[in-house]
Amino acid sequence: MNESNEMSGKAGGSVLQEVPVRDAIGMRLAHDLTQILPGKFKGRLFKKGHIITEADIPSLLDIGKEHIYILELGAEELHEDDAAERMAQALTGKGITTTEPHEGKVNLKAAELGLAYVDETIVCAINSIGEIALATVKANTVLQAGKSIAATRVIPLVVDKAKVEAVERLAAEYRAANDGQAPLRVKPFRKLRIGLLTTGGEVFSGRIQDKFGPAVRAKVEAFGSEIVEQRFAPDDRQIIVKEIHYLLEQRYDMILVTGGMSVDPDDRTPGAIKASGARIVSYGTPMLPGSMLLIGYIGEVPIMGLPGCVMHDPYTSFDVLLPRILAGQTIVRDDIVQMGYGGLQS
Ligand SMILES: Nc1nc2c(c(=O)[nH]1)N[C@H]1C(S)=C(S)[C@@H](COP(=O)(O)OP(=O)(O)OC[C@H]3O[C@@H](n4cnc5c(N)ncnc54)[C@H](O)[C@@H]3O)O[C@H]1N2
Ligand code: MOO
Repeated sequence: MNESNEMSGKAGGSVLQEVPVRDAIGMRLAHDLTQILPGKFKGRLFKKGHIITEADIPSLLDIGKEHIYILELGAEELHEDDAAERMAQALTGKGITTTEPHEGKVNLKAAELGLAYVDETIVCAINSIGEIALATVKANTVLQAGKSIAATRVIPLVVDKAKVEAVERLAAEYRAANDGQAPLRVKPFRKLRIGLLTTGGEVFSGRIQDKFGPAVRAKVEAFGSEIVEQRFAPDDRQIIVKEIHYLLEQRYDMILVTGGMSVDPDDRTPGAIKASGARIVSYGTPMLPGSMLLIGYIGEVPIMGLPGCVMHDPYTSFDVLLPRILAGQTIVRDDIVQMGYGGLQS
């Protein structure tokens, strides 16, 4: 197929000439060239703008390039690298660093550990434009520093400027409607001081060793927060209520209660949390593991009842809700309802 003929007739006016590699010495590459050696290397072999020398010819032939493109852009067009860069700049917000364009792609990365804010509607609107791609993580994903929240890419080598301008317009509209906030952001976690109450007669009496404390502590500390105090209570509703009130009086930012969350008659935790004055957002969460989790608020203080699985499963409903609370979100009933779709982990 002679792509040069096809491309040079494009309405945008770019001229894309196909030149046999052996005749291309001294000419400038129109785009990054990628080498893939399965299992060993995938990356840029030559950079856009590189001037081809005689010594390059064997390498070019090795990656299957018998022809290269010489490009003159039309006035209404953008090179893939410039388009990817402009889209990234339009979308990026707080907590994100952007990479240099590379093989027509720009990566948007978390500057530090935080929660991904991604507007699904704008992602779909942008990807419906065609010939451009915006790939993101899902909203509320936890990102370690340096992990990507999104990448922008242009599919052809040259794209109509109007498509990138449409992205810029969508991003500007989003900012106007959202107090100037960008459609993509990474929010760092607040460092909360947390009070933990572990219920269960078998733990309280010393029959078995507490396994909840270390597990919850590790999960909380991974986000930079702290379990300041852990208390223990038997399966007695009044004592559990009293201990919750004690933790409230210490003015902890969040209260976590473990054990006694299911259906046995001596499972007292949900009733005790309610009796302590909590406004229950949900008892029961449509996610497995973690279905018996309870979340509510006493005044502004979030309180959660954590079921047994939090002790041993690495990813439960607690691991979904904890980072959202640490990022400053107030959890409402609809957040819980939406966890069921995709919520089956085991
Ligand atoms: N018939 C039903 N059975 C269960 C249901 C249900 O809906 N119907 N739900 C299941 C789910 S889901 C969970 S999770 C578990 C347990 O939930 P609980 O929060 O009530 O856990 P406990 O009954 O208090 O304890 C279960 C198990 O874990 C041990 N445990 C508790 N606390 C500690 C601790 N701090 N350190 C070490 N070990 C602890 C406890 O001794 C029990 O062996 O219920 C399912 N069953
Ligand atoms: O609340 Mo259960 O923990 O779904 O395993």
